[in-house]
Amino acid sequence: MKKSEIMYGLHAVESLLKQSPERVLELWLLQGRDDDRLHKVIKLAQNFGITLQRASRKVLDDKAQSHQHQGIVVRVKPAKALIEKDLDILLEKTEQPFLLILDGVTDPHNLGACLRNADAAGVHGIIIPKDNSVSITSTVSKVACGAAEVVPVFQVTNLARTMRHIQQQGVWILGTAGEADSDIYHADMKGALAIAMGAEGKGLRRLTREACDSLISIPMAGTVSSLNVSVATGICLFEAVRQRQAAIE
Ligand SMILES: C[S@@+](CC[C@H](N)C(=O)[O-])C[C@H]1O[C@@H](n2cnc3c(N)ncnc32)[C@H](O)[C@@H]1O
Repeated sequence: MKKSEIMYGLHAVESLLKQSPERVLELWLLQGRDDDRLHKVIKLAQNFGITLQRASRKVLDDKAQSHQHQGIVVRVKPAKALIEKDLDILLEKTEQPFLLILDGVTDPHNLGACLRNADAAGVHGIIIPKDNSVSITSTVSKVACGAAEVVPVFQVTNLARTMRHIQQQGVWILGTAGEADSDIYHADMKGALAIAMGAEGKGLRRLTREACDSLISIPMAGTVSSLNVSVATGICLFEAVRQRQAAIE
């Protein structure tokens, strides 16, 4: 495990400072940048006694390995990785778990966008395979706009086995695939639920697909055969939110 990693971007750093300020080792701000959005973050950092260092754009670009840092870069202790036993704890304490399974998403922008959607939809946790998947990199955190610091991401060794395990705990798993006969508007998404999304190129792997209780599709009216995985995730999650809210009203 790395001793430290880099994160950047206003939302991501603000969320980090709110959730886990103890992880911050160093914080650099762009020389000359001084506005309200940055002030909020500066105040938070100062409240936790974090020393602020000013640096040139070139230094920040180099540290972030990106131009997308919005004038703020931090070096942090890596977050504790969440694994199968942490998922068990979540299931024990959550009455109607609402989970997202991402079967091997490899593009950090897609994972970041899925995290952002998951946070907005009130998902309790995301399950990803340890291998064949991008992990929470600085790009993922930046794109997730703060969601990577709040939505628990469980990295599991054997995804199909974990799916069977959560099914035994009463979680119904809906896999998503464009060719499924049933569509999201006719699926029951209330109760303990996990929605499984496939990877960018190949979709759900065979074993993941077989481990699902049922497969559902998003109806496609046009000529393209599939949606981007993060867009499809947002659509499925918010249909579930709609049904779950209707059930309690
Ligand atoms: C880019 S698609 C993968 C396309 C892949 N060629 C396939 O055949 O599944 C990535 C993921 O987004 C979701 N997705 C995209 N379009 C969908 C649709 N129309 N219905 C259901 N899920 C969809 C699925 O989870 C899919 O595995």
